[in-house]
Amino acid sequence: MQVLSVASEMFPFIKTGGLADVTGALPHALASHGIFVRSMLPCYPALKSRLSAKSSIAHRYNDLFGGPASIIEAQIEGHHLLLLDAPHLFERAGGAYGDDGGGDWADNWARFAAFARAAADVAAGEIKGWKPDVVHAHDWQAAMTLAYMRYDERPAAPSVMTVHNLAFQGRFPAGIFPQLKLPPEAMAIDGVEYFGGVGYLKAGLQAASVITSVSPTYVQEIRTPEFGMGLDGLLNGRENDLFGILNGIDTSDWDPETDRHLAATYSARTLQRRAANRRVLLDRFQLDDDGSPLLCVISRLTWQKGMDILAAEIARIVGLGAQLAVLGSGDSALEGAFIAAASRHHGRVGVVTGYDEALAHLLQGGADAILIPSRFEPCGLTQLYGLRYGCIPMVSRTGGLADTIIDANHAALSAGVATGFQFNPGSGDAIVEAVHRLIAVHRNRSAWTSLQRQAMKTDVSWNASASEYAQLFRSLVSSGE
Ligand SMILES: Nc1ncnc2c1ncn2[C@@H]1O[C@H](COP(=O)(O)OP(=O)(O)O[C@H]2O[C@H](CO)[C@@H](O)[C@H](O)[C@H]2O)[C@@H](O)[C@H]1O
Repeated sequence: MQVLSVASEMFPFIKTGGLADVTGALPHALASHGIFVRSMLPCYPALKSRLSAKSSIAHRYNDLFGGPASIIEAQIEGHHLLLLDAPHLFERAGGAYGDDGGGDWADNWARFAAFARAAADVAAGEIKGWKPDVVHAHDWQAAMTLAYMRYDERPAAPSVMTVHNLAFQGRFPAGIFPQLKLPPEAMAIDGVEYFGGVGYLKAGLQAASVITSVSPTYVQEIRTPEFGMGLDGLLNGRENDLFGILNGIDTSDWDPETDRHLAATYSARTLQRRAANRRVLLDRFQLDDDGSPLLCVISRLTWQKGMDILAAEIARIVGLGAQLAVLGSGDSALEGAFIAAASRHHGRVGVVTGYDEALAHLLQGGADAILIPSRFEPCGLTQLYGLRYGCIPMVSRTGGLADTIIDANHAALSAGVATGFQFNPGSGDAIVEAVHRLIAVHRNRSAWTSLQRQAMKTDVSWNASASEYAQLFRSLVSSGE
């Protein structure tokens, strides 16, 4: 079976968050289920510089949203890529979605409509010798692919719309509609219209054969007004087509036994070797070397991730005797709050702002625990990396965090099944209480080591979930959706 994956980011080529980890890992995981994936991405400068003589132009446009463009076929690092090369839209300095200052590009509506238009052309068979059986679109940046397919005269393949985060919806003013070159009837409540404007994710959710999101609990949550972000009505209307498939992780890239970013590799049997990684961290984050429990954060510093709640509790956490190492970037006010806390609590709190993949690995390999106090979390990947590295996840009980961590309450600890700590989302007191519980277990070396070993036993691979995607794809093809 042939699948076209459409997404705006993909590890190791371009990554701003968890979406890239998933789109980068899923193709290999699906290969063992007999599913061959081609991944369509915008040809950002980071990708263009990696094209070799072997890449070839598969399709050309004289004018795609204001300039010439082409679809390039390339194989890089074992991935089969289809790259939309549209220099007027994607060849610019800055990030995938905006300039270096963090502002979104004003023409994002055109960039991702063009990308979707081209993906829909691939879906319709415009590339010689290849036509997908299923189209798999990820998040709002790819969602319009399914709208273009829906309003196309050419027959459409069945499609899956995966929501990695319902908070990002791609909403634009109604004035862009004529430039999308969709038929007039598409500007309707069951089409692309959304609260008087155009909604890209909404359009994809409406057009998809089936909808998935990245954990069973989040799929239930987004059907409520509290988490549905205005789309709960639509999602409830499609309840029979809505599935929760938990994310896995790439267990070869994230493997404490072979990780090249670690000062010392280790396994569940050689946990004492983590001490070497911890020493590097203490040095890097300028923390005292006194054996205190070392908590880390690897996150976008945003409201979703509960970082404002955490920032307000730092004095109490430090007061309990823990240390905190924060790696993150995001809201400048939150960055400032963590930097200020580091200078107030010298030797107890350290902060590195920015994005650093290698340091993220080192934190998982050397810190005692990873703190994830999200207000909502579709799946979450850092707790899965934490499980694999024996870096105990401390998570709020929401979305995929609730689905993947077994709380170290008394019963779970004595039964030997606990893998982390859960607490109620949205509460500073709840975070502090969880740190308190963690410190009590951390003091008992054998209980702590058992907790780490149990965490490391959890199957966080893609095995089970890739099989669920494979079944879903096959069911769509066999039902002729
Ligand atoms: N400063 C930094 N330096 C280095 N690495 C950093 C970093 N900040 C974050 N990261 C990395 O970025 C990824 C973030 O993963 P999350 O699961 O938190 O995803 P995110 O919220 O971006 O995406 C959404 O999509 C994913 C995928 O479906 C869902 O798991 C999630 O719940 C949803 O919100 C991890 O690989 C993490 O290590």
